[in-house]
Amino acid sequence: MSPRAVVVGPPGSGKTTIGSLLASRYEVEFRDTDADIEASAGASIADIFVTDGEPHFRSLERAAIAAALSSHSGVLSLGGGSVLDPATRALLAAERVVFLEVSLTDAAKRVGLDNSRPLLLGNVRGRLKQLMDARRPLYEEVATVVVDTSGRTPEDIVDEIVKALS
Ligand SMILES: Nc1ncnc2c1ncn2[C@@H]1O[C@H](COP(=O)(O)OP(=O)(O)O)[C@@H](O)[C@H]1O
Ligand SMILES: O=C(O)C1=C[C@@H](OP(=O)(O)O)[C@@H](O)[C@H](O)C1
Ligand SMILES: [Mg+2]
Repeated sequence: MSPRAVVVGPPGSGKTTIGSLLASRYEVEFRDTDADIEASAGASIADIFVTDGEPHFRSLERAAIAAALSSHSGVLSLGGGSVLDPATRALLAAERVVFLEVSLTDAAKRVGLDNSRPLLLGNVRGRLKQLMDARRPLYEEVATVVVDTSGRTPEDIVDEIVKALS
């Protein structure tokens, strides 16, 4: 079993929001691996980072993605750092992957003062730029379609994804 679509991109690109709307449009179930990780760990992502550190989070993330790819047939949104793992990128090579692009300005506005993303704490714009620059080639490597979300409404973005995947 494979998801109908897998959504990747940097924090603030709208993976969780757009993935959920896309699932409603297709009338399929939505899953987000960050929510899966929080449910099975019984702790928030922020707490997992503080208590166990990023390497532990990444290993939970790798396992959550592998499990979801083999069991979920709806739309699946991943966390922004999921593409850092080579084994995950290898699994994604067989999937329909939507890369949501976003400008630094829009991403920074969208994540705002939300402190649930531990990697962005302290200097949101600077950390986002660093992550986006380093990960861009990895998102591009796994993408089947690339959709720019900057300055666009979620509905408009979902329309483009549906067209691109049809
Ligand atoms: N196209 C968009 N335009 C404006 N705001 C958006 C858009 N997509 C998402 N958002 C908002 O940006 C914030 C982050 O979105 P989210 O879906 O959590 O991103 P991600 O999962 O990629 O980090 C949320 O508050 C969401 O409502
Ligand atoms: O970019 C990252 O490394 C992360 C992004 C987050 O997900 P979103 O991209 O949905 O915010 C979450 O998985 C965790 O805080 C780490
Ligand atoms: Mg998300």
